[in-house]
Amino acid sequence: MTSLNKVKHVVLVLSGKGGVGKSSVTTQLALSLATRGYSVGVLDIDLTGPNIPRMFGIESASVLSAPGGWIPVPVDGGRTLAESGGSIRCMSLGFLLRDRGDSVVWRGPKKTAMVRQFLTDVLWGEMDYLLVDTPPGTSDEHISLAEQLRSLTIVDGAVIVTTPQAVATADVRKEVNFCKKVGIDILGVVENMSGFVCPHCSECTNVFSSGGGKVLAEQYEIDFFGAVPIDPSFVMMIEDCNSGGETEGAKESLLDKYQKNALCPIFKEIAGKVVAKTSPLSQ
Ligand SMILES: Nc1ncnc2c1ncn2[C@@H]1O[C@H](COP(=O)(O)OP(=O)(O)OP(=O)(O)O)[C@@H](O)[C@H]1O
Ligand code: SF4
Repeated sequence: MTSLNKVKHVVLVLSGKGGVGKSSVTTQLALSLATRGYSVGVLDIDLTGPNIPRMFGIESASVLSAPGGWIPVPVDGGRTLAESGGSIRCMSLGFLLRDRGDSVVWRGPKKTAMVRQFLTDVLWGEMDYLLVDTPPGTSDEHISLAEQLRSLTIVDGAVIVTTPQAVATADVRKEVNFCKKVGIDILGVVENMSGFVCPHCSECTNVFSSGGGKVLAEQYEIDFFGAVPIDPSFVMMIEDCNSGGETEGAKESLLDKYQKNALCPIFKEIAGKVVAKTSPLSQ
């Protein structure tokens, strides 16, 4: 019996290299699944840069301990979306670091032990989806992580995040091979930072060549989940959430705010594809 026993679906979010927007994609996938009525957990095991608390505006939250393990931190103070009934809870090393500016430079065994503790000692309870934000790359550490996770639960599959520039490199190929090697299905590919949404007129301009993610998905016979443009209003929304609730906007819940964001409809579709791939009968 592990703390993951009552979690219906486990989805990994992977990227071949850092900074492609893996944490942003994890965050928006969680928000979109919650707006569809699912209870969602986000496990941030990117120990070198645990961004998830900031993404959800819960950086100053403390993790409480109970006899069986850690209690994940609720987003929006545990408020569920009135209409959908969805909710989000998070666990990240970021909550446990005293100085949030610290980058964690732990070596092999200590890192492995921490990841294992994160996988076994968090009291998720009943949950529809657990999204796991992994460190970027495909090192031995990742193989060990995938093996640990698979020994504890059934992993539905992985969402691979890339950018228009990265699709031209070997990064995504490495990620596809990694999934094959560790026996994790690829649910689909998301091409992030594909174009730029003008903050003035909301027009989307393709700054780099577009369509690479789709071509790549066809080449590897994997599903293309969608192209997500760079939207400065998404970054502003996150900053607003972390501003301590002083501005008028910060009083609104993150879930409510996100529903007004230009990226929300794109991620609702992506979330729909994840749901279809993980529970085809529910569609
Ligand atoms: N589509 C987008 N529109 C606007 N900003 C974005 C988008 N995607 C990512 N960002 C921003 O780019 C920065 C890097 O994104 P993020 O932290 O999600 O990347 P990552 O791949 O998880 O990075 P790391 O490798 O450090 O874990 C963040 O400030 C994030 O808010
Ligand atoms: S997209 Fe339109 S509003 Fe935005 S910068 Fe270009 S011309 Fe100006």
